[in-house]
Amino acid sequence: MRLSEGQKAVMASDKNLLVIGGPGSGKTTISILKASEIAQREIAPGQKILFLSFARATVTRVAEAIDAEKSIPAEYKALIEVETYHSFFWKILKTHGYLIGLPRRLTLLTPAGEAVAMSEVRSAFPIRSLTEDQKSAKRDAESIQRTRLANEDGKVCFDLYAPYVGKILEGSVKIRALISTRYPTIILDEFQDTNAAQWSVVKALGEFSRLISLADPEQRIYDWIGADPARLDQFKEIFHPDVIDLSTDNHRSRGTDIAVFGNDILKGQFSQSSYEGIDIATFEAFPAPAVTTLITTLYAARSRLVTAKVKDWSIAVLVPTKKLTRLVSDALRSPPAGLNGIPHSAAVEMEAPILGAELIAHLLQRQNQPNHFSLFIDLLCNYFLGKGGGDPTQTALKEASTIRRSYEENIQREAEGRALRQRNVLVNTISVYNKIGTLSLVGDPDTDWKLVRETLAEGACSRLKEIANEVRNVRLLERGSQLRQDLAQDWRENGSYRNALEIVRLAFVKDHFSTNTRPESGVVVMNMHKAKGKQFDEVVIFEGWPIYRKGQPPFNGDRIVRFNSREMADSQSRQNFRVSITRGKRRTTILTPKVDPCVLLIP
Ligand SMILES: Nc1ncnc2c1ncn2[C@@H]1O[C@H](COP(=O)(O)OP(=O)(O)OP(=O)(O)O)[C@@H](O)[C@H]1O
Repeated sequence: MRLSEGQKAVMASDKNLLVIGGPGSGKTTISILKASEIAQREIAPGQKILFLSFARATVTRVAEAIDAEKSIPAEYKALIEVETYHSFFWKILKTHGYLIGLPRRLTLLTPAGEAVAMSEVRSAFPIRSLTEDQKSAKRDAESIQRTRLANEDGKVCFDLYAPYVGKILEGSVKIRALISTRYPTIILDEFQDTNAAQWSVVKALGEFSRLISLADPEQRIYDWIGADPARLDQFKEIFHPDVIDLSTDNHRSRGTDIAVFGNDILKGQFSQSSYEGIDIATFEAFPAPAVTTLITTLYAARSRLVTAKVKDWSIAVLVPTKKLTRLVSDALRSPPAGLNGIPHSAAVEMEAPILGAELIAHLLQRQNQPNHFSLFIDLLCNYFLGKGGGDPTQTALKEASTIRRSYEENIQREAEGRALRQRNVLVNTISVYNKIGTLSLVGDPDTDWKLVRETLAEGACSRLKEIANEVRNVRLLERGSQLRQDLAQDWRENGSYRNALEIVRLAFVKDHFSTNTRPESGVVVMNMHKAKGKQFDEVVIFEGWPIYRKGQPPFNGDRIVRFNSREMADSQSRQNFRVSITRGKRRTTILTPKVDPCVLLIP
């Protein structure tokens, strides 16, 4: 690899660094080369270089990049530790949390667990159209609940990691020094998106460690959760770094105009009449034709990559909302008549699949275990309380309380020796539960899991059917996975799955922090925000379309710009769109409705 002038300047600096550059300008790459150079020259036994990133996906990509960098000897590669902020913070909390009054034993609250734990507080507020007062009261109530969970139960949710770690570091120069002794150089990826709490931590770490920040001010897409345009200046003011700008370089999609087009979207002015590597196509604004256009676009992309013999090719379908992620994933699985389905993975929200998987795990356990049925009801309620994540719907919360009430009524009637009510809402649920009790499991986790899932899917209970469907999105049980091995071992030791629920819960926690997820290949569907820091051979951006209802103005949901309105076409939406466009290495295709094309595409 021939380094650019800017990259050479990075290698030459021995101060704090602020490396600025557009998409694909080589920030991540040069930071790794820099890290290995530091590892070769400056590092003492026991020390490592820490690379901190927001998302696991980036961690995977960086780990791959390190691996691919043939010029770095293996022993130095091992000295670069790549972690997410979450996993790094969690380690500090576990060992030093007691210093700020947290219980000695801490457990982490995953987003699914948090959704369940917060649902009661959230259910006290309306779901939509909150007044400003209600919004602030809701935030306060959530914050009190989070603090209570942490301080009393030792269950810490992600939002508290950065503030608590900040508090620990600010309160103890000893710990600051300890961490810096271990990590004398710390690389901060996507620095433009650091929020206030993370910035406090960075300031504390920078007291004794050398900091290398990588940033693209125009890839700042997290303003809504606290990223601040002033952050880069604050960094310069405190750390007086060498500032190196790689901005004109583009290594990712060299030979195309993808980066140029991304920049033009940012400016709102098109400098060319066509762009190499950018296709814009329209579709008819109805579900079947829209999805058909998407699928045929994907066939074409796939055959281009296969013909070009690209190894481990990847195509990303990027969409503006979670809802559209689902819709697209379902459509690729069962496309309109005549089309072949497209194997893919989808980055759907994981709360529902995880809570559903917990329920299946519990159903793998023998029903003669103590409290088996009551725990089944708890898990079923948890599913409805937590499936909406941070935005539970009133329907789901009501469902949970209906289940709970019916269950209690049943217990009451049983205690009084009365028969269960014929029309009790749990009748079908109980019949499927009983059916599961009659299944013969064989000890092969994959077979048994599928058997339980299919029994739920085919049974008469619509709630359990829904769960069976959700759980399809869980990929922990893949061949050779740790979870499969652990379940198999449980069976070998006990002749049944005695601890399946616990094993599955642990697997999700581990999975959340694991950094050795495989690189994404094949077709993947995800929300545009999730694509940050990633790259794919081809990208297809697909948005929603106006929906017409009699007597109402067209409803324009799921658009790249909210409601596709010119007023909403602000710098955040431009930056977000540019990040998505520039994920493509060879080609980016944009699919937009013919009747009302994306406003950002109109000069
Ligand atoms: N000097 C170089 N010569 C050739 N290829 C390079 C060079 N520097 C980086 N690359 C390649 O270009 C691609 C993009 O680089 P990299 O991921 O480091 O960019 P980035 O600035 O971190 O991008 P983004 O901000 O969009 O995440 C990678 O595939 C990398 O291997």
